[in-house]
Amino acid sequence: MARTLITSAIPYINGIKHLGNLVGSQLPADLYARYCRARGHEVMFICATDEHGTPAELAAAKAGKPVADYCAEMWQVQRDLADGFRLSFDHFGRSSSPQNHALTQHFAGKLDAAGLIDERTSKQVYSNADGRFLPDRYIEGTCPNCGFADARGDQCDNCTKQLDPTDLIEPRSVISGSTDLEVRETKHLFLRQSLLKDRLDAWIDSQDGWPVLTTSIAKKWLHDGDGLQDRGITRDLDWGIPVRKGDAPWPGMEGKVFYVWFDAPIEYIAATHEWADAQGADADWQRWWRTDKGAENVNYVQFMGKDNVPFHTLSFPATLLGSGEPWKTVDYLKSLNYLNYDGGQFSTSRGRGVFMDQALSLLPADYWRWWLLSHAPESSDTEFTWETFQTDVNKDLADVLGNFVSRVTKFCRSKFGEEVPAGGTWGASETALIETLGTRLKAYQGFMDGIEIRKAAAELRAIWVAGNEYLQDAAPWATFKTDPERAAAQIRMALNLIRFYAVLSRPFIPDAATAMLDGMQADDDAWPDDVKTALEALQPGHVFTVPEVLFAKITDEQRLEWAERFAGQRA
Ligand SMILES: Nc1ncnc2c1ncn2[C@@H]1O[C@H](COP(=O)(O)OP(=O)(O)OP(=O)(O)O)[C@@H](O)[C@H]1O
Ligand SMILES: [Zn+2]
Repeated sequence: MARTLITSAIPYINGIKHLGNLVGSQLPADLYARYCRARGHEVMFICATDEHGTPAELAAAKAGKPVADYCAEMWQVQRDLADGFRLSFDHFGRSSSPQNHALTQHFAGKLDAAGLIDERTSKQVYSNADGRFLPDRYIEGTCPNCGFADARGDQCDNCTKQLDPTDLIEPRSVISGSTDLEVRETKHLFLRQSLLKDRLDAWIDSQDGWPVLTTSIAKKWLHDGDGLQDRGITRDLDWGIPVRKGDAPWPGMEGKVFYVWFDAPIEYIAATHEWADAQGADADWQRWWRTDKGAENVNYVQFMGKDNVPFHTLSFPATLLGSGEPWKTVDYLKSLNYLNYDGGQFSTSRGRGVFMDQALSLLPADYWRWWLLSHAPESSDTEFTWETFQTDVNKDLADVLGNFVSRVTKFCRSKFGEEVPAGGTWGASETALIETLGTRLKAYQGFMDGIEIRKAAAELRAIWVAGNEYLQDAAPWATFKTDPERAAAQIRMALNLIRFYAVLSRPFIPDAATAMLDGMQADDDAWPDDVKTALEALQPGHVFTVPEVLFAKITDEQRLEWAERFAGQRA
């Protein structure tokens, strides 16, 4: 059996994610996971929250909560929203888990033993009042460039100039407001990525058919300017994974934690470990991750937005390869461009766009899933507008798919009752339909196998349309008047198409697919090998019920109201 490991970029903990985040990582990963399961693969689908670092500390402080409590609460919020969108993770972990602590410390120890870690001294701002070093974002002051009073230590939000904390006029601590700051020396660990440059370059060259977006970003970081740079992997923070060498202390690094970028991707592995621990004794996480323990035949696919590509093509592989241990590395890295919102960017910090909780309060998950996936920003950035959302959802889901299901089941109920009618035989038009669907099914599978999401959605839509056209030509409501047997054969085909559509559409619109299968009372939801056989699954006499309306149309009033409501910032 094929074994597929799928990871989605792990969402940062400091707030509810927007539709851009969703379509940039978790949603396409879920589509692929559902498809692979439907094709009979053994799947491990992993996601988690990314919990460490300064922004989490700041968000917790703003919420007036201890950071550990804040993260636990936000994990639950994100978990519930993931359920709401039907994201079918096998495990949704937390980067703050004990498993990730242990693994991150383990990797640091191995990298150190391999000579890939350097200790370097640098200067950083220390706050006497707070008794701690302050990361750049914890320092504010007046911008030397434009005079803006609340410029941050890393950048002025007013004139966008990149700054160093020492550039600020009258710098103060964000925590206490204290101006009693001084520059002190501090020691940090660096991962010597530059030593791994050629190995990483060769590793990337050995990959087959990766998206151009993925390889071009990786190559740029490898070769532009002075080439791949070493990277700091530790911070002077309280919240994070304490710096240790495996399970031994790291002399001189007391009180420091690993930098969030270092421990976040390791959480993919740790989350699988969390999964195994939650399953009980028989579950084995190593057969997914260690090529000496069963992972050599695993196909590992990652999903992420473009800004995460450098970490996943360079830094995380540097950790895995540099450890000298046989860890599984990614086989296919699916990167996505950005989804923009109505003429600008989605932004968590500015509350711009539609967020996951808000979306679900407007419409069920399938509407969003279909629109987002069928417009996935694959070859370029794309834009969400309420007009296209309304038009496409109404056309594809309500007019084509929903209408088909409703017409066929209601017509059958009124003329033949709620069972698949007997009588009549299929003729030339059915043969032609089966042939068309056979060709389209192959294309659909090809695009899904290749994770070409928009093309797969277009093919699925074409499969729905083919059924509609068949029904339109067959016109059983007219045939019935002169040749009821022929109409019975046509309706038998159409009812079987509903089951067939449900199976094929499930990765995109799982709730509607379940409603269709339930309506058809179909036990057989196996992926079709052969179209003709699949369209004979529901035999004469098989009982069904007419499903509720699958998709209501979005009205102009709704569209206008929503566009207006989401025009500003989130309160
Ligand atoms: N507008 C967008 N369109 C598509 N993907 C996005 C977009 N913004 C972020 N992503 C992706 O979403 C995933 C989760 O991102 P994360 O939680 O780290 O938020 P982020 O990148 O800080 O986004 P933001 O700055 O909007 O909060 C990442 O893979 C990231 O690349
Ligand atoms: Zn400025």
